[in-house]
Amino acid sequence: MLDLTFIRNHPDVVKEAAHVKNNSIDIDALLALDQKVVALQHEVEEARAKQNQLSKGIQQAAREKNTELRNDLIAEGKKLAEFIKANEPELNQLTEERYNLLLLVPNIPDPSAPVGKDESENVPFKYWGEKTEFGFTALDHYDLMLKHNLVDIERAVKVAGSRSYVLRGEAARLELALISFAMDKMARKGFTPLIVPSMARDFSFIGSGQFPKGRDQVYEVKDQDLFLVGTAEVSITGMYKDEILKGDELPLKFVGYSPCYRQEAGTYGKDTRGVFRVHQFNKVEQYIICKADHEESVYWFEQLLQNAEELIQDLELPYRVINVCTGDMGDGKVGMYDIECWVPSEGRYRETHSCSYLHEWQARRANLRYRDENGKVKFVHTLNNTAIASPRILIPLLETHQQEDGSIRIPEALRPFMGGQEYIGR
Ligand SMILES: Nc1ncnc2c1ncn2[C@@H]1O[C@H](COS(=O)(=O)NC(=O)[C@@H](N)CO)[C@@H](O)[C@H]1O
Repeated sequence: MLDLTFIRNHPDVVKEAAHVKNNSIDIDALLALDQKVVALQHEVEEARAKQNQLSKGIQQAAREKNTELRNDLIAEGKKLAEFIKANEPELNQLTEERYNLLLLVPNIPDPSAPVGKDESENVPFKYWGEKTEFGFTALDHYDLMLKHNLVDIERAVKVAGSRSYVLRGEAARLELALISFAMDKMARKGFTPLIVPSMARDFSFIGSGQFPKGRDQVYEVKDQDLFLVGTAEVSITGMYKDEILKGDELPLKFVGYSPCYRQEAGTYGKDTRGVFRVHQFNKVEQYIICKADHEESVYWFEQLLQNAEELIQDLELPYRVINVCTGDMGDGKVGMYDIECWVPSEGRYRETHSCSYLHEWQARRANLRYRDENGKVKFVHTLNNTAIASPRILIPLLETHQQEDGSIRIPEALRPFMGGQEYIGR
């Protein structure tokens, strides 16, 4: 959410942001509604102020035994009370309407973000590692998993329906190893490990920006104010709601693990082979809460990216980093980098990480604040990036490290988390 004063003073900037983000919000309609709210609020507050003066006048008239004046003042007070009673419901309703429109206003993208309409206009700007060339016929991730009995999709579909899977044997151990490997590395970088709820109340989803627009992607717990999170980002965003952090406590650096649940609405028929796009997966999430300073946010934006790059380099996976364009980054982002790992069987890079900075857009929605060095209470800035998301990362991992004999080499960095095992299938 943006500051209403900013929208009032810079409507064209906000309209341009909405335009480049394919966001159809009508800023003129929002501002017209805002004017109605402000005017009505003023009238109701004026009436209230007059009521206070009147009650003093009534007491004064009573003390002076001036019955006529007292009765006139009481009559006037009654008229004011009727005015307030008649207008307060409308004021509340218009205020609610304005709030719901404010939730749809996008953040202002940084000038460094490419302007584009969709992912085809994202800009790759960094490549690492040689695209894997095999001197033999290589298998794709699903055939490799079947070969080594690492997955059971049929029985998972029996249990949970489409886009579900059972990880078996070393794949199950690999996923846990990847989670520990990521948590361990991030903890050593001073990020506080968290294992957070993967069910959260709706204010966390409003705070992160998942609601109202992305509600169709979220599973709901029947008859309770509880929803399954699609990322630990949602749970962490809600943790500090309504608190006022001390400036010297910032930045808060978290590495949060949670199961993630996504309806994947609208992706019917996309990525249906194997485990690329599933309804439930596990993710280790980097999350930063920092002071409201653009340079500070940009610093952490680069740091979160670098952390993820280090993890992928440790896994010895070729990848590229793309600067996500305005039309693909979504409402809340100021800037967004995706990391895409090379998938040999597809002969292309596929997204495995997504890194964003949002200034105070989430903080305003979730009411996350801090007291700065001058004692001024401000909204914080928030950022997030994937550390590891599995089983998707298993796809480049298994494919890239497959050997001619069909076995799969486990990267050095993972072996300590796999009991020292060096290969799968040897
Ligand atoms: N349906 C899915 N199935 C498997 N993996 C997924 C799915 N959706 C997302 N992921 C993984 O989770 C990563 C982060 O998801 S994201 O929506 O892009 N971004 C976030 O959730 C942010 N909180 C940063 O992690 C993706 O890059 C991908 O690796």
